[in-house]
Amino acid sequence: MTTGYVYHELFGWHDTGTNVGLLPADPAAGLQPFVHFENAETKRRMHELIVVSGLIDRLERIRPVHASEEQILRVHTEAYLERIRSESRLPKGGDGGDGFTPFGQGGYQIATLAAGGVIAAVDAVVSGAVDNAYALVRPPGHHAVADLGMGFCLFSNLAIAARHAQQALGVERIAVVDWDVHHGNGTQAAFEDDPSVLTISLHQDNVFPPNSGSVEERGTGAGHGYALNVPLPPGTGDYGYLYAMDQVVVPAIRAFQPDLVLVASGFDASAMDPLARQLVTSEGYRMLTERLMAVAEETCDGRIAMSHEGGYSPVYVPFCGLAVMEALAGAPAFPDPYAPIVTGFAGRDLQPHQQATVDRVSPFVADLT
Ligand SMILES: O=C(CCC1CCCC1)NO
Ligand SMILES: [Zn+2]
Repeated sequence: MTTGYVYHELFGWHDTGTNVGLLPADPAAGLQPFVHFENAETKRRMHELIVVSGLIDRLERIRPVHASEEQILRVHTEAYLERIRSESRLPKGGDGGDGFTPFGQGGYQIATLAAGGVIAAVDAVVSGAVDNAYALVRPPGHHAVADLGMGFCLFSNLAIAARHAQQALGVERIAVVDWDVHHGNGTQAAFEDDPSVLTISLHQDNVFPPNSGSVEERGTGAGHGYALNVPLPPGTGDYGYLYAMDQVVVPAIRAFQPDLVLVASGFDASAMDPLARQLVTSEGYRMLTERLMAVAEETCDGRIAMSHEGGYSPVYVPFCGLAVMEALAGAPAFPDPYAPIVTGFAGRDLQPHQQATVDRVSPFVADLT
């Protein structure tokens, strides 16, 4: 198995400041300055574990290039692109627009490199240079919509790469799986009315964005039925996610018969994440990846490209990310030293209320053609 890998040191220079990701420092309110939740550490530590574990020697390194304006404008508006580019020229940078998504001077260039990194991964997979690929990019993208950056996301990296695959590479049908713990609203919106792209989001129910990602959100117009949402209850662990994968994701991909599978790969559903309350372990992420690889092999010669999204535990994201990369590369598992801790959290098994949520969505698979 040949696995492509995108990472660039510049992703670590995306400056999200010290407003703790959500709340600016405010002594009167008792708010102390601290590093933003979406900071370089988790991604840099994941990269370093990939190197130190030796997995790097089994990967094909792919160089990211900056996404062009034309590529970005397939998803975003001209006005939005121009605003980000102009704020990026300011000494203190700017914000995607929701006040939670700061960037420093030069942030536009880093964000175009992130989108370009996912494009490079897709190019390598579609050309057959590699069987599958992982783009460890920053800033993330799955919340960004056409004219607004939000939820730490500036450009919709994966959606931009999907449109590139269709319009530049001739790929027709694309299945997107989003296992970041937050709803992939931006990716869903980009393809809302388009039946050529199936979007499937597994997320913790209503954690972010607010009132987003309900079971009833299924796409609009010609795209109705081509968006699936599984809003899992808090406390869902490995086998709840696996049940969603087996009952919804795999059957939907099998019915949709894509030419390419893309994954919005966040690790904030992990048992040690500060921004959500799920219980997925590194072993859970490995199993999810293996299931996806099997149905991708069955439908589109195993073509999978993954785009890094959220994940905020500096100690556990590295081991979750390594497990996914090992599965993609068919490499042996590097032991997860946190396994005794996280499996001790209980809640790993499928629970009836989690099963009930998934069972509300699985009938929608029959509507896919
Ligand atoms: O990881 C993320 C960012 C979520 C935060 C954005 C503001 C509050 C929660 N999205 O996938
Ligand atoms: Zn997230």
